[in-house]
Amino acid sequence: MIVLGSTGSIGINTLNIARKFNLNVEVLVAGRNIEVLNNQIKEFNPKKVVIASKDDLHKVNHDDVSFGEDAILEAIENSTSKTVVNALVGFLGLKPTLKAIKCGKKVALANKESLVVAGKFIDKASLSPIDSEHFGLWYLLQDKKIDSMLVTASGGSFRDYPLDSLANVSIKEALNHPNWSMGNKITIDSATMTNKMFELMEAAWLFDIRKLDAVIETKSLIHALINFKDGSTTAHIANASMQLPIAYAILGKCDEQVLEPVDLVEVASLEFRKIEQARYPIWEIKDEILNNLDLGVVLNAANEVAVSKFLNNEIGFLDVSKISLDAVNKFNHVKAKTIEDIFEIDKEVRNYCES
Ligand SMILES: NC(=O)C1=CN([C@@H]2O[C@H](COP(=O)(O)OP(=O)(O)OC[C@H]3O[C@@H](n4cnc5c(N)ncnc54)[C@H](OP(=O)(O)O)[C@@H]3O)[C@@H](O)[C@H]2O)C=CC1
Ligand SMILES: CC(=O)[C@@H](O)[C@H](O)COP(=O)(O)O
Ligand SMILES: [Mn+2]
Repeated sequence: MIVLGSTGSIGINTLNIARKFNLNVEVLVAGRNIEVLNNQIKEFNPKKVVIASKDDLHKVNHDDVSFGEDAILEAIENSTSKTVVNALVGFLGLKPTLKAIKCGKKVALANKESLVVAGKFIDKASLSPIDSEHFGLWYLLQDKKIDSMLVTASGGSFRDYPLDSLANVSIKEALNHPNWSMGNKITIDSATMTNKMFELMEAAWLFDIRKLDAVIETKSLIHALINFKDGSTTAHIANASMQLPIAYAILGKCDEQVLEPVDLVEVASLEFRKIEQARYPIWEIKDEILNNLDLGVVLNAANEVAVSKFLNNEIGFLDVSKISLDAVNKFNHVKAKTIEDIFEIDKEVRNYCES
């Protein structure tokens, strides 16, 4: 397989699964963490390596290493692997998703931004979702009439903070997720609840359904629920680890034990909370976004600019959602007719939010 983003949180978990199931790794793609990459090269012996920057080429212990976005696309095109794990973060992941599908490969998709920004131009039949909630929904599917689908949210880093302290929280506090160890960008998305907005859009594209909602479950043990027409609800319960979703997305099925089962006596109790707009201002546009998935490219571009500014200490935490809400309001008319339009709109929104 090909692993895009091998040095990140999902990438490292993917290689844990490759090790456990003895899977061949043909290509590794990473950014700037060359030390971790070199260890991965030593262990998995890939044929080809791609990194982000020309400046780091000399540090990589491999004879066939190239750099940059075009090199990622070329590596996909020139590979024989049937599966691409896309664990890149952000809009950067879109072109590789499109290229992999065009080359007839299956995409084990962690990069939810691909679907958020361009769901209508992506062949969903070529995707296997890695996102834990969508894996959970997929796991729960039965040949029965579905009424609605629910994903859970942890509530993020500030779920228990007093509301009047949110304006002054630090980057370090924002990166302190209660249940998951993930990359910085998604951890901030989780704190603002934008991650859950993205996940509702992702579910809409993957399962062709609009009756979707999210609820906070503070232990991240229940990942997804389906309400069936007959009045019953099923829930996907598993310990908070990405290895199970990744194993299924790559292997299709899995009968070996990947995780310890949840010990309900040890868990003792679960707590559910409503997602309140006062704490998560982005939730104000949930219905607008679900009724108009074309806005995904706008929300994503604004959010990427805003999260990057927050992590660079240029704006406060509450400004992240403010920037996204302002952009969605300003660009609420956009409708991409072609995939090229997606790249244009993305650029336009970024320029607006940067200025
Ligand atoms: N982490 C999780 O548990 C979950 C993540 N996801 C989604 O999965 C995706 C990845 O998330 P996560 O693993 O947390 O993110 P990380 O930030 O941990 O990892 C991102 C990966 O992308 C690489 N990368 C960044 N920029 C470039 C570039 N220009 N060229 C090549 N490689 C690059 C990084 O390289 P380097 O580190 O070497 O710079 C790293 O390997 C996101 O879309 C996220 O929303 C979804 C569900 C759960
Ligand atoms: C592990 C995973 O799938 C993440 O998307 C997770 O859901 C993020 O945590 P939140 O529930 O806090 O958004
Ligand atoms: Mn998720």
